[in-house]
Amino acid sequence: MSEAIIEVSQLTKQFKSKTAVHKANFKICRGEIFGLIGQNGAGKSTLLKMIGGLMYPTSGEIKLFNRTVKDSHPYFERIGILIEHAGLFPHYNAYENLDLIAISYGLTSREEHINKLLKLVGLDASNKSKVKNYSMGMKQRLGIAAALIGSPDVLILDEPINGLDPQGISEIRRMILELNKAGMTIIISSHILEELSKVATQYAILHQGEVIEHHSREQLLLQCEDRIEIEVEKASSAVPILEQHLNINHYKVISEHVVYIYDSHIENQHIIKSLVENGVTVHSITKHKQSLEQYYFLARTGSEGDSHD
Ligand SMILES: Nc1ncnc2c1ncn2[C@@H]1O[C@H](COP(=O)(O)OP(=O)(O)OP(=O)(O)O)[C@@H](O)[C@H]1O
Repeated sequence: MSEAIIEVSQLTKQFKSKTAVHKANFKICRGEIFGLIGQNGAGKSTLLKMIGGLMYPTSGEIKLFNRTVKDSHPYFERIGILIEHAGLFPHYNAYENLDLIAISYGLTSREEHINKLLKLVGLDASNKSKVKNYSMGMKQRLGIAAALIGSPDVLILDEPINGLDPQGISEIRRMILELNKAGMTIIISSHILEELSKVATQYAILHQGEVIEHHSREQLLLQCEDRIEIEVEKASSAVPILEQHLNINHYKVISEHVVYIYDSHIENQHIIKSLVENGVTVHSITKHKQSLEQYYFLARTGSEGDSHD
């Protein structure tokens, strides 16, 4: 298991009577792409700003690289952050924009570093057009290059695909995956779970300021995989019958009474017949098919929505 490099405990941000983030707890390990999913106003930006050192928490703790950090701690410098729209100078070109930021970082040999970053985000270093003429996607990519100027260990991207066209979205996605492959830990927020699922390896669902669920990619996809849910008198009696009589190996015992079966090609009637004939009382059997967005809706509302077959 890789090392946790960001740990937040009971992290809270209060704006007068509004609690934007309430007692958030989670860890982010080196090399992960951590997806923060939440609707508008859920508290994503506030949470990310606190992790990036741009906002003070009201209470709670942030540990970066195993050290508890306070305001203006040098560890915040190891985090590159792009919140909402990048603060770019519209009348300068891409190179000049990055050069200004590099100067503010006190970098001396800047040219090679800037050209490398421009290449990394797919912008042409020889393009002298002013940033005000850039497409939204190009501005966003330049914003990512700006966040990478200080060669951070962690990159925070707050809703980086907002307002982008499909091509812009796929370019950002490709870049995120490439950066991660090169070793960068990335935190990315979005209100579209489907989109995050194309890149993130870990997920936290933020709802009204609270982290209500936390999953690995495998756990999340498992939640949405087609399955048959059976409720029986005793799951431990049902399992040998599923395995030996029905040849079902892809299943999960959820509780004493509930088993999920992922070999969904098997007919419900066939499962019931086999269980009953072997003395297992079956209370219910249902087929489940759930998209990621349905799952996310369910997590937020706690209601079933229209997720059943
Ligand atoms: N500086 C502030 N002063 C007062 N309230 C704030 C401030 N910043 C954020 N809030 C409130 O805190 C809540 C969380 O806002 P935040 O911007 O973190 O949410 P978000 O999930 O990033 O949503 P969005 O995608 O719309 O930005 C919102 O209700 C917002 O109005």
